[in-house]
Amino acid sequence: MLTLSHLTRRYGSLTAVDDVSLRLPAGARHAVIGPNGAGKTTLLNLVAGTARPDSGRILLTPPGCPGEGNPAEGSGTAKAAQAADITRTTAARRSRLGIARSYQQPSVIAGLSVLDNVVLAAWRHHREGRAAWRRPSAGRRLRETALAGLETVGLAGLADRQAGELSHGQRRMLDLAAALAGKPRLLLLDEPAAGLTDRDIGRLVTLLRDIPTDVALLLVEHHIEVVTALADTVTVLAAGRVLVSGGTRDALARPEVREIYLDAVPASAETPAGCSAPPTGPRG
Ligand SMILES: Nc1ncnc2c1ncn2[C@@H]1O[C@H](COP(=O)(O)OP(=O)(O)OP(=O)(O)O)[C@@H](O)[C@H]1O
Repeated sequence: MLTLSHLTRRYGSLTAVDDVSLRLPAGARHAVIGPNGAGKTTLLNLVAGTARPDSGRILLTPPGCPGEGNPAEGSGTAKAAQAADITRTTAARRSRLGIARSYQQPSVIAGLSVLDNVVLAAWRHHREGRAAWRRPSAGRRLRETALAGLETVGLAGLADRQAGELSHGQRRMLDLAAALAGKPRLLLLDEPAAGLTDRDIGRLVTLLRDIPTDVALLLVEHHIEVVTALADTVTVLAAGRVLVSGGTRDALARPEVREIYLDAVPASAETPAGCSAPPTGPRG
């Protein structure tokens, strides 16, 4: 569904993302990992449209297009021919095309209720949402959908509280509910486990595992146990370049990945058995 082709982004003399290519099939569970400053967030920004590449292209296949699906099902050329070039498309338009994101710091509107945060997110994304200002029935449906989203993330009981009163972990869940309210096809997650307790990380992993496979996940994460629990495939970035890309277990076992990134991670943290192991930070 998403093809990144030779993306490069420079900040002055620094090349933050350097000739990165990547293909995500619909429903992908893909993680981007790497040391601090490797270019992971910049790559997410390029996909979300909040940063523009200096060179390279971003292609998004429309939903239901025959080219969308497992790369094994068709040739890359056929897929690319059906895809829209969104390289210069604004972030707002990309969001309407189904690309949603969560940030390192959960972005909630502190002065609104928990429910209204999700209603607002849904309203921004959907035609029915915009009509809800005029049609009370549409507004009711929007609130019901938002409440269902809060139930999914375990916040329904706090729907009427001000978002500013929530803990960091609860804000993270609210941020996710808001991102999912737009019914995205691709969810970009920037360090969703950052700052969470072990218990909250376990909840987060359960929640993300339950996201339907018609939503692709592109995850940046430092907690390797979260990566192994969620991602089938992984790209390891180092100094903006792709060091390794492939199946998660194989990629994490590669000596060059261990050398630059994983030496500090105990073997127990790399098993995909959920999140019982303590959060583990790699070498930064
Ligand atoms: N807006 C910017 N202006 C200048 N330099 C930037 C900007 N954004 C990122 N950089 C630089 O680009 C490089 C990559 O940054 P980026 O945040 O993408 O790395 P990262 O892998 O996400 O790091 P971390 O794991 O610490 O979040 C870093 O050297 C960073 O300082």
